[in-house]
Amino acid sequence: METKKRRKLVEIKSARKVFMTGRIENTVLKDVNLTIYEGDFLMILGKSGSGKTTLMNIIGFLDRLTTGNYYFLGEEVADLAENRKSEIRNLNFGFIFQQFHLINSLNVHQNVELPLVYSGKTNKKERWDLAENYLELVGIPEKIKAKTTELSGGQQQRVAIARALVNEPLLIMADEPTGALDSETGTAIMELLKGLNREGKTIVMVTHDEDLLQYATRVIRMHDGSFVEEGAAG
Ligand SMILES: Nc1ncnc2c1ncn2[C@@H]1O[C@H](COP(=O)(O)OP(=O)(O)OP(=O)(O)O)[C@@H](O)[C@H]1O
Repeated sequence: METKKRRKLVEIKSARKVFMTGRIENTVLKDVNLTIYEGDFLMILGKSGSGKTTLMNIIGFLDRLTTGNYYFLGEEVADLAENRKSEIRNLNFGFIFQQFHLINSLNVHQNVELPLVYSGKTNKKERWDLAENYLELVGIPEKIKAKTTELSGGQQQRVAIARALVNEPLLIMADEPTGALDSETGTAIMELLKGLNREGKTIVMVTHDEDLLQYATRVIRMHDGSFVEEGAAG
């Protein structure tokens, strides 16, 4: 009930996504309806090939629907020009991946400040201070000048989370963020994400791991292009 008062960030209605392989149609999303509210920690579960990444890509403006509607903050995404879409994506989405996707030729600070460079923040000192703040938030301020290759997997994921947060996006999109980590490090990363969610960050996460459901406030289980929502502990 409480969710009704919160801002609707994402509203997807009667969505279908069809991939064509030669002449063969593969309907990956079938009549999907989904609303994401500010403050949700939404977990999307499903077997390999069930369409989780496709749904994440659509939510994050990296792919488009075949039919149906996607409204972001009430605006129909299909009506937006490509440069406006890139702008909205850069400002409103922070992405976290299983393999971290850090740029190894840049040091930790340079990786974290990258979204600020893209969004045109020209003041170097401001970028440094913001990167420092977010590295502190994720627990590794002392690594600010380190090379990414000198870090453990957990530390690299913390850098990636700082990078995802630095622009203060409305949504954090996490695709199997603990998939490449041992279970203890994975738990630390989940606790970090849960803490961010408690402070109000909206998180959408894809996982195979049933044990992670405890961190979610909403759970969606995908099966054969459709999904069911079930209650969550979080
Ligand atoms: N660009 C594409 N072109 C054609 N088919 C695609 C494309 N992307 C995904 N698919 C197909 O869509 C289906 C769903 O893929 P998707 O990657 O969304 O699944 P998933 O649930 O994320 O799987 P995994 O857990 O293995 O990452 C698969 O059958 C896949 O082959």
